[in-house]
Amino acid sequence: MAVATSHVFDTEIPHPPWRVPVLGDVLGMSLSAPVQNSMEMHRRLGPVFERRPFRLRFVFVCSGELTAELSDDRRFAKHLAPGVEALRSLGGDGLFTAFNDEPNWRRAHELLTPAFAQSAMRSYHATMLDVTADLLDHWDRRAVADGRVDVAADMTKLTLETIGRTGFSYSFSPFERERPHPFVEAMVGGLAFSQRSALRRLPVVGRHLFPEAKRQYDLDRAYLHRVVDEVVRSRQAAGATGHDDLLELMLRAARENDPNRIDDENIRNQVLTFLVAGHETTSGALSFALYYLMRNPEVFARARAEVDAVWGEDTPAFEQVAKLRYVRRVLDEALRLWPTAPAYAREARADTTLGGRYRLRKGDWVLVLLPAVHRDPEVWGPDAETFDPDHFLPERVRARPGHVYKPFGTGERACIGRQFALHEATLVLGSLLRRFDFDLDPRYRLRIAERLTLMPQGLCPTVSSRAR
Ligand code: HEM
Repeated sequence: MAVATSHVFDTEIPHPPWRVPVLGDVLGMSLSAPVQNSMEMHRRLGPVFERRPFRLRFVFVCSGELTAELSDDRRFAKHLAPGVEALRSLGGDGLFTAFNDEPNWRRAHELLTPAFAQSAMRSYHATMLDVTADLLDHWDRRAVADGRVDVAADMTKLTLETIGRTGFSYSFSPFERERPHPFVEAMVGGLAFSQRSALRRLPVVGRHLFPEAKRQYDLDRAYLHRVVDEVVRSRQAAGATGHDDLLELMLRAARENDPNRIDDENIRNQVLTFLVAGHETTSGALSFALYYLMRNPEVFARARAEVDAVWGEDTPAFEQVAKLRYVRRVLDEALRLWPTAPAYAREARADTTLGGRYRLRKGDWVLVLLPAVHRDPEVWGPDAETFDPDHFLPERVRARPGHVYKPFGTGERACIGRQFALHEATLVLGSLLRRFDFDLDPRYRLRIAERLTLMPQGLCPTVSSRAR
């Protein structure tokens, strides 16, 4: 069983003190906040530690130095951690959940990479502007009502709509709804269930755990597949449509017998993958960035001054987005403290020793716990826990060792949507800074919801039109 196999290491690794027979380290584990709970464990146990719920075994790596070593693609490769592997029942051999040796990964990677190159972002810019305008209109309306906005919910609406429209020319009409689109609810349910489902892989008892949640998950999954199949079918029926989106790229490759063409089932897997991978993480990044902007008035003022200087009153052109260097540093810093895809797994390609100390056999794997790695004082210094966009000043970036900042993963299997996310998020942050003043209750304390991704919870400031 892949989960438990990590016999990892002959070396003794620290583990929580309350290990008991059968249950292992279950006591003290959190199902609802495993990342924050593991960060707490890291503070007690150090840069490498293990947790063994029942017979499963997770080894966590929390240091910059070991993360850099794990980034060597000649020695290590992506491993599908249990929570990600569970997502295969949604995304199958789509890019995110494909095993390294599945042929469809290489084909889809070759086919889709050009659509995510920096140059391709130009073709998405107009749609991103349109969706951002929808958000601004929505917040304008909120501002003249009671002003209260739910940041995470609205950022999620925005990012899902952006990937829906740029990827598949499909609109969820998010800002016209009171409740989330059923597609969103099904997706969120699926993600939350996957996070728990590592435990369902336990021998004998596993598949009997969470029966209600499993039933709901099966319903959600069937619904998600139905919606995607409908989108694809209606496009196929229309033939060559002149659409210039990811779906068209995949369908055209099939029509034209491209060597990297992918079949209908894989197209469905990719569509679902992009809808899921392409929105939660960006939405979280935007939400954390807004939280830190609201909490740091000087940073806010500096970011806003940059937007005014670079954009003025105009609709930003494509090239003007990347010119918001300080806003980008705000995002980089938010993703440092709270990387919204908070962990990824690496497996040894052959027997090897990590950090000159931990012996791994071929196939053994470890989890890189990013919020801990990104706060390693050896790398970030004594103010590692402090939000400061100047951590990303070019000279400070140059002075740091490579491969210690990994919010988008690493190597061949790193995030294909990185440029997409950064262009979108910078554009949206710039637009919000220019248009609104924010008032966040000083009593608000950052709380973080976990469902494979991280998201601020209950972040509901009041927005008003910017005072001039
Ligand atoms: C701030 C936003 C984002 C963050 C933090 C993020 C993070 C990540 C990370 C850490 C991985 C590697 C996971 C692993 O090694 O297991 C990944 C992979 C991936 N991401 Fe993102 N992502 C973001 C936005 C996006 C967007 C906007 C898209 C699509 C439009 C996207 C699509 C993907 C895909 C398809 C993969 C799998 C790539 C492969 O294995 O070939 N992501 N992402």
